[in-house]
Amino acid sequence: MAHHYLSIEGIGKIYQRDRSKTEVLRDVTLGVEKGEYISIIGHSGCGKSTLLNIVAGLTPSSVGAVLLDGKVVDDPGPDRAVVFQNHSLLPWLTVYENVALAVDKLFSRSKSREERREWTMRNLELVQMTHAADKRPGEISGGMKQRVGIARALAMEPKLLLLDEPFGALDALTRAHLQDQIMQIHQTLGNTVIMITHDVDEAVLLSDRIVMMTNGPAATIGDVLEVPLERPRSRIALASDRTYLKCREAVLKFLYERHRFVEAA
Ligand SMILES: Nc1ncnc2c1ncn2[C@@H]1O[C@H](COP(=O)(O)OP(=O)(O)OP(=O)(O)O)[C@@H](O)[C@H]1O
Repeated sequence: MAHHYLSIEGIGKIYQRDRSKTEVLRDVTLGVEKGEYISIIGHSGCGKSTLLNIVAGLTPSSVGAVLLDGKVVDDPGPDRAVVFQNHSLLPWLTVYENVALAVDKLFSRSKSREERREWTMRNLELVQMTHAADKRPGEISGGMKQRVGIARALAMEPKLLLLDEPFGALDALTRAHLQDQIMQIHQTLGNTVIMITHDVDEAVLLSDRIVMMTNGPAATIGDVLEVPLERPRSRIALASDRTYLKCREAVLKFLYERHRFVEAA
């Protein structure tokens, strides 16, 4: 078997309540290399979050295994940082303290107090949030909260960054700005990223590969599209790029022709 940085091997998930069973995922297999940016796209309810949560170790799979850097994933751990759509900052702490909390917890032995302070600020700088370090979540915008969530995840230096529709709740302009920032960060740090999105343009712009899920129940990977666009990428230049448009068309065809959404009766 080929070795990948992240191996998702034959994952299946059945949710069971009382006597009723729902098979959400069936035989999901994917290898991800270090530094790759992967998007997962598929219709609502097909099981994308379930898959991400299994990789995060937050939900157990029913069958199959996940291996990260040769180690079996069976519980949550700091090597996999998750950013959810609804920012999960602690409202009573400042922006700085929200990031510092994770940094102090993870690096209390390996970094001095001053190093931890610098590391916290460095990660806030990455998302351009140092100016609001002393503000509380209630005093900043949704996009800013999401940036702090991303800073907190990056500060953990995870092997894998898991993004569950991180820009889903934002307006189009804020969303574009954050996409550009995440591209820049990925370019600088070379993180391995798995991101769920509903946005075809976002998937093509950011990803090395796009994983397209079939409709549930028993959803699986229907196709994987390579995005052979050079980096750094510019959304303006790509708007008329033939390769970009071809990738976009391939994803749209998958979603709206081959796996059209069928509303459950
Ligand atoms: N804890 C649970 N118990 C039972 N069923 C669940 C549970 N969590 C999710 N499901 C079901 O599993 C299916 C997949 O849900 P999931 O949230 O993974 O899909 P999704 O593709 O991420 O959806 P969306 O794009 O709308 O966020 C849905 O039918 C959902 O109702």
